[in-house]
Amino acid sequence: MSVHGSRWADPAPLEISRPRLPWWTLLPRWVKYLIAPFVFTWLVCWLLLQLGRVLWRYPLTVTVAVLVGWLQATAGHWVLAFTLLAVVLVLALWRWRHASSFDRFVAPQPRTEFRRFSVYACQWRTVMRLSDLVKTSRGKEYRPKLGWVRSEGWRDRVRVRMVKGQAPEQWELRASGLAHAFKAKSCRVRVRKPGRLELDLVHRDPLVRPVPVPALTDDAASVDLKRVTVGRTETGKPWRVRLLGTHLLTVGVSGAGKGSLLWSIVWALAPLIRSGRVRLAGIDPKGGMELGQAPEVFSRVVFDNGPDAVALLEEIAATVKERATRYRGRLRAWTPETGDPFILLVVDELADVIAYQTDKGLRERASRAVQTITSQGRAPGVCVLGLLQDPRKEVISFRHLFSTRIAMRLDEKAQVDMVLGDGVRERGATAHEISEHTPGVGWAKEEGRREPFRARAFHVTDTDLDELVTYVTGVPVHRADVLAFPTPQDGSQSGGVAA
Ligand SMILES: Nc1ncnc2c1ncn2[C@@H]1O[C@H](COP(=O)(O)OP(=O)(O)OP(=O)(O)O)[C@@H](O)[C@H]1O
Repeated sequence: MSVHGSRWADPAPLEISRPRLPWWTLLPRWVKYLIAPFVFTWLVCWLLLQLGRVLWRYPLTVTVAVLVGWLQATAGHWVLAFTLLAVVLVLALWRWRHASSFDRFVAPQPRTEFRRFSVYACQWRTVMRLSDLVKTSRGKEYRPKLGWVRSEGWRDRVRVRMVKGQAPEQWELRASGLAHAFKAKSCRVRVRKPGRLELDLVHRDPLVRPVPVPALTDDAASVDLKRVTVGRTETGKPWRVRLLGTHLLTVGVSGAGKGSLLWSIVWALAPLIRSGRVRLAGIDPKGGMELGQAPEVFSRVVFDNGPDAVALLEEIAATVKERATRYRGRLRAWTPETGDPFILLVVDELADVIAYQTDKGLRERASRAVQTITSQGRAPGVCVLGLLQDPRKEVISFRHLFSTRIAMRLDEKAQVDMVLGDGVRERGATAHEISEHTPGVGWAKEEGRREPFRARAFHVTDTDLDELVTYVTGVPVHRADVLAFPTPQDGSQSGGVAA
């Protein structure tokens, strides 16, 4: 268009976008009337579902809120105040008089509901976005769903439904960030079923206190070689290891508490050792520093890594072969009914026998014998318990022959993978982070079980070992008393004279 011959230009073009109305407002009125009942029903169902979800997730909060409202409405605020005071007093008394049952029956539910709301529900969206665990497609955000939560005091178990297309490994990579975001010490990722995970957000270590050994039992029938109790897991359950049909490798730095696992096993087997149904053989290249504490419970024990140790290994390897020949066609595996004792071979500092031995001939013979026993000994009733400090391949190339592996405190991350297998550290088995103040704590990985677990072996003291020897041999043990160094009578500072 032109005004007085010139072209007209709009001085201020409208730059706002047209308001977008929801599509249903454009429907004809009669269609709206037609679909209104369906929309209303859907809305009611949705509201009921939301209400159900709140009830399901916060049953205690909802119940208390309803009761408080009802009391207030029917009996007035004085009755309400007195009732609340009475409930608080009863609970406080319960907590004071019987903390363990209070912690078991009362505390978990309110704690769970409080933490679910204040820690997880409130921050879930933000944490998921900042941790890169949401996905966006065609402008729509797909977020992992927060499911069931259970707060157990020392850890929170949080179930998660992953976004489609996500893998547990993505969560494992972000575990440390999630732990920090939710103010936990560590976060472990477990796969529950396809698409579903469970996060363990750990706040404190339930294994800080040593676990005392249980009383020795006279009932040999109660000892099951498939479930020998050697300590407690972090969930408070007994730590049971399988000896029949498996071999155990325990790796840890010096002072990690490997000895406590060894003695916990011997302690649990004591009734069978006494009755002769289990026979212990031991090799301790440290000159008896470990097995020399109770040599009486072993039927054969060698305190070096020389020819005697190799001869013992070869003898047991020959027994394995002989039993296998004898059982062939008759039995698939050892049972007590065979009349043969179950043999537990304990090798402390396994590396000294199969790797650090300077005599090449002895080293190779020892290594061959141990490999024979570990590869063929399961069925004929022979189990090897190997204790080791260095898990490198150059030291032990046949780690895979030990189907139960326990990583106690280790120096390096890489060693965790060497002991427990690839990927187990990412699932939370951080053996390199075990505190030096908790000897006896370790991560165990059993064959056929995807998830590792953390546990602490019993603390077997010198007095317990004396009791063990007395129990097995029937002869009371008297350790030499350690006398205090005599103090000078005249109060002089000069050194004493050796007696
Ligand atoms: N389960 C346990 N609970 C409490 N204390 C423990 C436990 N196990 C071991 N300890 C303590 O830790 C210290 C080291 O334990 P231990 O000698 O068994 O370690 P280790 O791994 O066998 O070391 P090394 O390889 O040098 O023999 C000991 O003083 C012991 O009393």
